[in-house]
Amino acid sequence: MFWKNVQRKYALTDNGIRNIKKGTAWTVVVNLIVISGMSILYLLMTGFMNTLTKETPLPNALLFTGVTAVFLLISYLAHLQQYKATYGLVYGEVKSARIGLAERLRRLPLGYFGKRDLADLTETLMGDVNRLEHVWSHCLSYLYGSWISTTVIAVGMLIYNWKMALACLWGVPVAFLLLFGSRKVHKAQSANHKKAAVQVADGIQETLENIREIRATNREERFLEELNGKIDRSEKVQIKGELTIGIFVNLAGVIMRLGVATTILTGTGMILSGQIDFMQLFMFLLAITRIYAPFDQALALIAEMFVSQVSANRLQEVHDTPTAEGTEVFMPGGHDIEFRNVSFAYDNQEVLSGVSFTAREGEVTALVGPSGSGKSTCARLAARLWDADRGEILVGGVDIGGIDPEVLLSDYSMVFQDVVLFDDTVMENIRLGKYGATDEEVLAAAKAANCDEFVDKLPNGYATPIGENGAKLSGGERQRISIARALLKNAPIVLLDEATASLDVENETKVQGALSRLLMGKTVLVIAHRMRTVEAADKIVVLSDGRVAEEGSPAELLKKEDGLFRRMTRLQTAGAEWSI
Ligand SMILES: Nc1ncnc2c1ncn2[C@@H]1O[C@H](COP(=O)(O)OP(=O)(O)OP(=O)(O)O)[C@@H](O)[C@H]1O
Repeated sequence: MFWKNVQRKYALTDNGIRNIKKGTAWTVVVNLIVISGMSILYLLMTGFMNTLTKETPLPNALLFTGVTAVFLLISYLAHLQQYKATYGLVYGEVKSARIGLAERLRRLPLGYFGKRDLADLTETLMGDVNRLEHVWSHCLSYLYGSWISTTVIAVGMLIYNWKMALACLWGVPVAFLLLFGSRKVHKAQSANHKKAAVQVADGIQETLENIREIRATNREERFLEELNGKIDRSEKVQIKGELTIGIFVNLAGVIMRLGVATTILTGTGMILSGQIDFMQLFMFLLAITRIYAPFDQALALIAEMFVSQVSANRLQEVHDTPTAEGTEVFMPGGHDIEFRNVSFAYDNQEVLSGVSFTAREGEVTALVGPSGSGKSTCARLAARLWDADRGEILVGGVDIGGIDPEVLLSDYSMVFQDVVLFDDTVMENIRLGKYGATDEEVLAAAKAANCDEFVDKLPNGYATPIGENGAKLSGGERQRISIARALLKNAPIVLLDEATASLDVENETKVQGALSRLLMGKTVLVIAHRMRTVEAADKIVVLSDGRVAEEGSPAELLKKEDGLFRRMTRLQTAGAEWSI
């Protein structure tokens, strides 16, 4: 139960908590060995005292040297085991924590990422895990081990001489109580600091991402001022937090050390009243130096544990968020996509209400409607990137809400407006469409998507790296890579969100040719803003304010006198004439 709590509280893996237990056991062994070493010193001192006072022979030098050598060897071996069980194993734990987090993030529904921004998540993966690394390696085993060994030693001392034991040890619980009492202050300050640090990271990321817009609108100075303000605030909060911790840790250290004074006072009184002799006082003084040593360090560690609690909670929050689960068996009867009375809200704001329509296999179904009417949301729900709040979405008669997202997505090709590219070569970016595709397959898909035209001009052709998120490519070039990926994947369901919007007319015509080959016989859901794109669709679903307003073939909808589709087509045609 105790260890289960520790595991949860400090976001440890099963392996991690096993290592903490091992580290604790070795810390107990090390502390007991070190304190037993004091008895060698005590016996040596007693020998010398006897020589001085009772004229007995000097202690046997060879014997003491031998015993000391054996003690040092045992002590070295125990320290080595302790090191391995704490510092040595923690790197594996850090690796597992990061991989576990990344794996968890991969399986979380997209809605989660809308609530936590990228800088915040990066801080959890890097900063929070780093902070916990120190707690996992330096604090937990060390602290628990020291508590156990001190309890054992304290019991021995109490049995031996309870008055002297109390005089030695009273400071330890008082110092820890003081620190535990101040726990809330440290946690609150740590939470403030985390918030300020995330704001700084956010500010830097926003400035870098929007550098073009910032320059274009002459707002560089204002952005830098805001960023400086955030950095100053973060610094102030950090200094305040460290100062408070410093005050409490030092105060606790001073209280603990008052035990030396009370030991000397009580011991002197007891020597004078004949209850103990000088050597017994000497032994207690030796013992407290060894008892205080691990706790000196532990006081600083315990403060760090309180502060790290904020990081642990942030990690645990990611692990506690439910992932999009489902069965890995997906055997649909065809690939019709059917929306049945689907409703969906972002943060309690309903954007789809009772949407029902069917996109048939072998047909192109176009979703049209004013901006914000819910077209992209429908496409996301159709691929289970988000889960519907009410209603059902079926593919070939199977409710996709019960299918593992990864299995489901293997049946989808998607070309969205915001193309995601990786800092790799053109070749590898296209190969992402189909795991293990040969170079020939990749090149054929690239050619069909009209990539040759711009790739030929790159210094190393398809082997040219394209920079972070394809920074070295134009919007149209990025979109052609995305289309090539979809061609390569050749999945039975194709989702297109204005797939050719960034292409010029010449390229659009060429890519449309490739797209029509890709779309042949598939279930195609197209989101279109330009009516020209949907002229050739088999079916059009018109969305308005998150509801289906009209449905039918383009010809049918154009005939509707006061229909929304007819009005939108007219407006766009008029707009096109004006712009010419
Ligand atoms: N991640 C999100 N979080 C919160 N609200 C969102 C999110 N994405 C979209 N919305 C809101 O949901 C509504 C529907 O958005 P959606 O992108 O589906 O519309 P759309 O018809 O595709 O718009 P457009 O034609 O402008 O691309 C809009 O009001 C939008 O502001």
